[in-house]
Amino acid sequence: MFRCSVRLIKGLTQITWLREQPVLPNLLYRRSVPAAYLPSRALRVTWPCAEEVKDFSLPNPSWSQNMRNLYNKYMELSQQGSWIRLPSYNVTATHLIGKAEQCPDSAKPQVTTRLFTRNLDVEGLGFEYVMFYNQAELRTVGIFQAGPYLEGPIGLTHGGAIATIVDTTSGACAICTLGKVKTANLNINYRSPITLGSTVEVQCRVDKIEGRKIFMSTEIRSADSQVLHIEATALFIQMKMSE
Ligand SMILES: CCCCCCCC/C=C\CCCCCCCC(=O)SCCNC(=O)CCNC(=O)[C@H](O)C(C)(C)COP(=O)(O)OP(=O)(O)OC[C@H]1O[C@@H](n2cnc3c(N)ncnc32)[C@H](O)[C@@H]1OP(=O)(O)O
Repeated sequence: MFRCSVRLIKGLTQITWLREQPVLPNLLYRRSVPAAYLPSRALRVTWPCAEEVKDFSLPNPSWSQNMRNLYNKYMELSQQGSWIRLPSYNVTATHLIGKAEQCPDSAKPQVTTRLFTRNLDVEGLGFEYVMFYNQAELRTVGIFQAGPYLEGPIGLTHGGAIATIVDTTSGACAICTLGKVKTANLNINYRSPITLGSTVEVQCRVDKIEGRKIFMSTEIRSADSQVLHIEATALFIQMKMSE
């Protein structure tokens, strides 16, 4: 139990400093976002309610060297303060608590639901990814390794799996910028296929914010940046106060 707790604490050191900020919403929302658009409830980063909560965005043995290299690059940038690694759990409610100050029973992971991208128990078969957020630039980077269970055409990644990663990475950027959102629109141009097993870099940025609407654009490139795989845009709508 002690070792488990140590691991969790280490995994969450990236976000611990969030707790130390005087006003969390000010940290999470860029100054240019008008206050009227911000939810009254603070978006909270959760730390373990249950000791066995696992952070899926930490390296595991299935990660390729390319995946590790990109991870190390953004971890170094995180240490300089420009990026923050986003923890990743297999239940949505574990990421966000909107209603209570303390970790209530209702926010504890429910065994009956699983986050779609984290629904396999064996490492490396499905979505392997880690995301980083840059608050100053309103950008996220996702490092994504497509596992063999994401097959579409023979040997290539399914377009729906790619759409999921675009939705997830740009959605995370929208959430970190504006609070809880839903996807209203997703447009994807598939420029070149992503080979199963390969590692790609997903670059998302906020284009503009209009009221509750946040417009995002995304590019996916090969790990060496030489090949353009995907260009996409997305519209997310900030959830209403009552939701
Ligand atoms: C440090 C912090 C750490 C945080 C850690 C974060 C870690 C992140 C963790 C994990 C990341 C996971 C990320 C996942 C992301 C995935 C998200 C999903 O998959 S969501 C499921 C799929 N989407 C749906 O099911 C929506 C279904 N549709 C609806 O519910 C509604 O239609 C909705 C919400 C989209 C809009 O409904 P309304 O009633 O709230 O709002 P109305 O008034 O209709 O629209 C508001 C404005 O938006 C425009 N609008 C709405 N839909 C539009 C559309 N499709 N195209 C263009 N404009 C649209 C409207 O014209 C209106 O614009 P005008 O204000 O008048 O200018």
